[in-house]
Amino acid sequence: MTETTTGPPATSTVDAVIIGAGFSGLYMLHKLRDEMGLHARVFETGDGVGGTWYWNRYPGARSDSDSYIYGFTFDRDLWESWEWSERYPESHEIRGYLEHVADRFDLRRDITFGTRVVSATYDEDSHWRVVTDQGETVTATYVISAVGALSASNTPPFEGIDTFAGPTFHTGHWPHEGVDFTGQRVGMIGSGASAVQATPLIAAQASELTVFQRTANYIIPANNGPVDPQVKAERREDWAGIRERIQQSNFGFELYLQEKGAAEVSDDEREALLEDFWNRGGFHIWLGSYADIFFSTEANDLVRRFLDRKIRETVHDPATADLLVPSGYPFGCKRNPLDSGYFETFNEPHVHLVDVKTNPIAAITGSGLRLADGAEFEFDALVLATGFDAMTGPLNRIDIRGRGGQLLREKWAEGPRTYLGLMSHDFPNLFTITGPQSPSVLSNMPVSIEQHVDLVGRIIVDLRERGASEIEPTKEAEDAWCTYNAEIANATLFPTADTWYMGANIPGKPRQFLPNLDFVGPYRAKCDQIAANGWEGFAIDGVATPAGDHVYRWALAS
Ligand SMILES: Cc1cc2nc3c(=O)[nH]c(=O)nc-3n(C[C@H](O)[C@H](O)[C@H](O)COP(=O)(O)OP(=O)(O)OC[C@H]3O[C@@H](n4cnc5c(N)ncnc54)[C@H](O)[C@@H]3O)c2cc1C
Repeated sequence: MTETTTGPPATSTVDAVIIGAGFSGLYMLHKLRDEMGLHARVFETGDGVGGTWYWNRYPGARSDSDSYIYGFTFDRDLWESWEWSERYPESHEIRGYLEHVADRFDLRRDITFGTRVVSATYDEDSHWRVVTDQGETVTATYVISAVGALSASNTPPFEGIDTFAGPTFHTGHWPHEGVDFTGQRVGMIGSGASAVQATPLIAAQASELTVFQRTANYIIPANNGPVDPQVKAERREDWAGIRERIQQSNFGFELYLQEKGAAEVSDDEREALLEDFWNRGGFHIWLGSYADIFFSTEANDLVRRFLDRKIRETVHDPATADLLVPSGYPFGCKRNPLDSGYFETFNEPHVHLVDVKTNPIAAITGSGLRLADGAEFEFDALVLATGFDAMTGPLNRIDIRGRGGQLLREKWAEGPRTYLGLMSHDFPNLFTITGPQSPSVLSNMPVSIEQHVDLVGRIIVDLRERGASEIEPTKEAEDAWCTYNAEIANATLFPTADTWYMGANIPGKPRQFLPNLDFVGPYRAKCDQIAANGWEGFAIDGVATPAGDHVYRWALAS
């Protein structure tokens, strides 16, 4: 659907510019405009609302978060006004939900679609100058990045990438009219969460599907389907309880790690729990089983063995199963895809798996691709399921200049530097919703988004009540937050895996664990205390409040 926009003036002044119209941008606009009475404008590259769900329309694209918690909880009437059709909503249904949100709060009138923000420059008079690719300049007191953590799609720099004669589709930029692969030979590069969702459906149409896999994944059944009407009704009633529980939880789900570790229970007990969780589907094994899998290789191996066995029980060809069984990294330290028949698809005679870790892709050719050993593959269509330049990518693609003309991406050349993942020193009044070094992608994201939007709202209310012009983190607080984030990540197994959490999927990207590991509930409590103590770690109009030790204390360690 193409949204209509009214023609904007070439230059204007507003209180706030918001970049992006997904979950984050929509709620931020509602908060600033409808709850706080500010003049805010949103710029969005796409032609409609939805963010992730505007762009990701590949076959099988859906949330891996359960539908009842994959939405806003800030408004009970909104909660009750929407009914999801399945356990996990498909992309078009989430897009429909966000269109419903935009309609309900009349948000579109302040969103300019089809417009990319190309630069945001801080002028020393406490204002930002925001320039779009349509030639418009807007001056704003606050700039709020709602650009998403997974919105900068990654196309690896394969030699010959532009030479393929057939159509090439990136899962993150799927054509709105859909693609019919009937009777076609399809090559798909990548085997992460998007590929896992798309493979069974593309295989159902294609005459041949060849998946080129660099890294095998631990994949757990989604167990999708309709939700019992009784359960739905109970959830509808339990708005306050669910909201409270997911806000206080570790990951924004109603999932809770077991009291005992995998290595502390008997084999029978562990086997029974894992089998139960496997059958329930979803993130139970990842985010609701044993905490020690994130710290101990021995404990992790106990769960890995269970998952390895499941793959071998499902995949008939032992050589293919060997390739599909992950090795070399711990379970849980890479985004856990959920599947609906992914492994089973490789039992079909027209579906092939090719390992490109040991024999990498040398070049894309006019008719397909060539591997390092010279093997050639021919296709009619090529699918790039090659993921995203996560977390820092969307911000680094904008020329964001803070004090003294400093470019944010230059400041972040060795990795992001933030305080709370929300602000960066020398970039006053610039807020990054679900930014790097916040829990963000390690959570059910609408919960983290609501928390950040509410926090930004509180900060701005407070600034205005004080008659203050600007806020930024102190350098000391930022340095300490960066050190703290690295330390807690290094206490876990996460850094041992080559993942997009570590920036490892992008050549040249600094290797640094990008999200924060405080987890949703403790991070929220920390932010609340920082606010209650007069914005510890921030300077307001140059007056700093030092951050107490509690800011750098890890709840998980206690
Ligand atoms: C395939 C996929 C599956 C996912 N599944 C889950 C899941 O199961 N659970 C979960 O919690 N999360 C999931 N996510 C993460 C998902 O991104 C978030 O849940 C949520 O949609 C993020 O909302 P957002 O508004 O912060 O960002 P986005 O939805 O990414 O929206 C950002 C918007 O900003 C726009 N933008 C970026 N840069 C600019 C610019 N310079 N100028 C103008 N506009 C710009 C983009 O066009 C985009 O529309 C998934 C992500 C993907 C890609």
